[in-house]
Amino acid sequence: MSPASLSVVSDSVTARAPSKVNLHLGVGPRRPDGYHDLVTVFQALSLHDDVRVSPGTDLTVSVRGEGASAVPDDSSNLAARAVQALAEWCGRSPVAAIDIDKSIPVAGGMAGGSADAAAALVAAAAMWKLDVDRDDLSDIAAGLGSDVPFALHGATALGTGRGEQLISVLSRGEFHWVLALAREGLSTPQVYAELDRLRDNRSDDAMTDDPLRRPDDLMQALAAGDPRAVAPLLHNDLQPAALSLQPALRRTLRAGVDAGALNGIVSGSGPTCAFLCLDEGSAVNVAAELSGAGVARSVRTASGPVPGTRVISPD
Ligand SMILES: C[C@@](CO)(OP(=O)(O)O)[C@H](O)COP(=O)(O)OP(=O)(O)OC[C@H]1O[C@@H](n2ccc(N)nc2=O)[C@H](O)[C@@H]1O
Ligand SMILES: Nc1ncnc2c1ncn2[C@@H]1O[C@H](COP(=O)(O)OP(=O)(O)O)[C@@H](O)[C@H]1O
Repeated sequence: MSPASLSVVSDSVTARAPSKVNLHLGVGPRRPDGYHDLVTVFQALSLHDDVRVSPGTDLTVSVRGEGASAVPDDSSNLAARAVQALAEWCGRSPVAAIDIDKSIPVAGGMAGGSADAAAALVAAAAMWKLDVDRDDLSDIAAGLGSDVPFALHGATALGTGRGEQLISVLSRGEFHWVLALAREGLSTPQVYAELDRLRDNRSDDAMTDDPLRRPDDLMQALAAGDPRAVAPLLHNDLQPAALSLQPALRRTLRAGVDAGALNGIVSGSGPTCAFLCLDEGSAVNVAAELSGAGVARSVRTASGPVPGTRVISPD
């Protein structure tokens, strides 16, 4: 954390964290610890959650906004776990009031819980005036979930290991997306387990030659800032597993491309479908057509890359 952001502390601090889409998600075999090694390219998107942390006498959580009723409001909430982990790191008592304002779909493959954890870490660190740098925060984040370090980092990054080891990726310009939110969520562990099952059954579309190959062609297209070059290179090894669990997503993916998107992909473990569009105007048109097609609970536009988690109030 920069000294500048440490000086802007007050009673309550609000931090904003981005959602993500995996532009490339290569998944290795299941490891003995139950996780899978990944090679993934994350892009942070302009669909955000805001988390306010205030002084309290207990650890409390309130949640409002998109999908709030499906999010736990007790100590199992990832934002509460983040505050507990940070309190343990600095040896203070984990008391704070956490208010989460969600826009990121719950269990949607866009890392909403991870975003809330990252925002709670940044907000609590600022409220407590902690001298904690980004590397320490990132280590605490990795203990909370594989996607939490990227929610802190934002922008565009190559993720390896469980997805928690990050290297920044050069990306030029702005990419425009349409997001089709599904009626039902998907559980991340179940989607990974379904991929293992498909691979055990040697289903052809569940296998890739070398899942942990670095996607250099995609990274070149990102550096060139060319959505037409990026679109055909979007790839997600978890997509066959998500489609196996929610076959209706095939229709959603087709509908987005029929509506004029350059390409569509399941975001992470799904079920949100993300459509890359040529420009902002095209995204607005695709969103309108997709809304009318009745293949999604709700449709949003978003752009990326955007910065990682940051304090927005007081600023
Ligand atoms: C699939 C991805 C792609 O970015 O995101 P989502 O689609 O969930 O947002 C991530 O790998 C999700 O990361 P995250 O949601 O933080 O997962 P974690 O809490 O660390 O792990 C939840 C469970 O997912 C499985 N898991 C997760 C990460 C990984 N590299 N291998 C795994 O097998 C394990 O079963 C693990 O117990
Ligand atoms: N703050 C939070 N926001 C969203 N989900 C949370 C949160 N804390 C815990 N969860 C749980 O984590 C699960 C995964 O949610 P989420 O992170 O939104 O999805 P995904 O892993 O698909 O990106 C949800 O089913 C929810 O019960």
